[in-house]
Amino acid sequence: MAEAKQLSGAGLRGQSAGETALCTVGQSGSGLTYRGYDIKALADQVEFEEVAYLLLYGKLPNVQELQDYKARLKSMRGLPAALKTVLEQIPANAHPMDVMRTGCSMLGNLETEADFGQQHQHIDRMLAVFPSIINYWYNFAHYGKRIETETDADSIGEHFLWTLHGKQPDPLHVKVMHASLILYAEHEFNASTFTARVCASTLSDIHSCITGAIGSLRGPLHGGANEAAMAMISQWQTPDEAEDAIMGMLARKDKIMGFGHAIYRDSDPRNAIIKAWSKQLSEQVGDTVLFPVSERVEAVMWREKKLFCNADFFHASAYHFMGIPTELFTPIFVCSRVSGWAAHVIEQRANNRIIRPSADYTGPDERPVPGLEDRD
Ligand SMILES: CCC(=O)SCCNC(=O)CCNC(=O)[C@H](O)C(C)(C)COP(=O)(O)OP(=O)(O)OC[C@H]1O[C@@H](n2cnc3c(N)ncnc32)[C@H](O)[C@@H]1OP(=O)(O)O
Ligand SMILES: O=C([O-])CC(=O)C(=O)O
Repeated sequence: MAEAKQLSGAGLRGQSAGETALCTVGQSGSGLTYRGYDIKALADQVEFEEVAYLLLYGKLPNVQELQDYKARLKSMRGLPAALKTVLEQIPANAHPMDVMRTGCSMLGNLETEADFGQQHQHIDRMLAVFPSIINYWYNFAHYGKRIETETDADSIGEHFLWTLHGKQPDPLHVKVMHASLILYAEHEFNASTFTARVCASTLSDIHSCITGAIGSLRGPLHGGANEAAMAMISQWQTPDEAEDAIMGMLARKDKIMGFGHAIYRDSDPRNAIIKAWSKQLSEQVGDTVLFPVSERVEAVMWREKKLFCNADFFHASAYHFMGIPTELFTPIFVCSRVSGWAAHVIEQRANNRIIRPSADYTGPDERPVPGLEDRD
């Protein structure tokens, strides 16, 4: 069994910043569990709504609970008129993660969390409405279409694809969305979740916690890596071309997006799962370029640097094969990770102390303030 990665140094690496009952990451080098359930079993056997319920309500739902939960989420997909108005003001060249951030924040103005007793209602609302927010804006900004966001879709993943493409999606794509949303749902004290917990620790409202988390997820070293990986692999027409380009990038010490991880040492357990779905989708669309290119990049990175694909890398091709525009990849991550973020906010609130670490000071010794005319 692989050992856990040796963690130390900058970026608070290896320092415990609190307790959680939600998730273990990399305890055996490459394991991942949500409330004790292995990620592979979850991705193989359940729907995303069951995982969201597990994270948020503490147990896997039974048949009745799942039915009720899905019905509740389905009833919460509509957008308030004032939110539509705001979304319609955002230009087509805005980054969709900025749209998510604004959409979440505006929702907090319209449906403010007045006290923490309402937290579950607001969290369920965000889970239900985030796909509506991004796809309402996307269709309006790019095609001038005001889409209907109250679809008959049975799940959040199906609702996302339906509102994006304006039609009931292929059942295979719905399955892939369940797996993808499950893989992205939760990951302990990663940067965006930690942002949410820091915000929660000040006793702020749930929309502020999630808005801040969206901002942290946006960066290419975190959730934005799936889009960056797509931009990279779509440049290459053959595996050989990809290999030459990767060798050049490594020689220049460029970062290869979708590779490496702050915690895992020799693999990310989510990679094999999303890679298998990407392969199946590649066969469905008759792809002969993107999947072979991706596999070659994976092989070269391992051969040259012992760096492995993280969850983002094969998400790029998988989403692409389902006709999802690249700039919507990270917003899908938001539609999933909001479940983990919110579960952490609930956990933080239940046993709170304001998060306020210290810093090692590296500035000048104490000194007098010079008068304005005495300064350089
Ligand atoms: C699924 C959601 C996620 O957020 S997963 C992460 C998504 N981000 C990416 O894919 C961006 C590319 N990867 C990276 O920037 C890093 O691997 C991240 C994920 C930030 C982890 O950083 P950190 O913990 O500092 O890495 P490390 O200590 O293991 O680095 C060891 C040495 O390897 C290098 N390295 C790491 N990743 C890459 C990479 N993708 N491409 C090229 N080189 C990489 C590091 O620079 C470091 O090198 P050195 O020892 O400083 O010379
Ligand atoms: O855990 C991390 O550092 C990054 C993350 O959110 C993930 O891999 O899902």
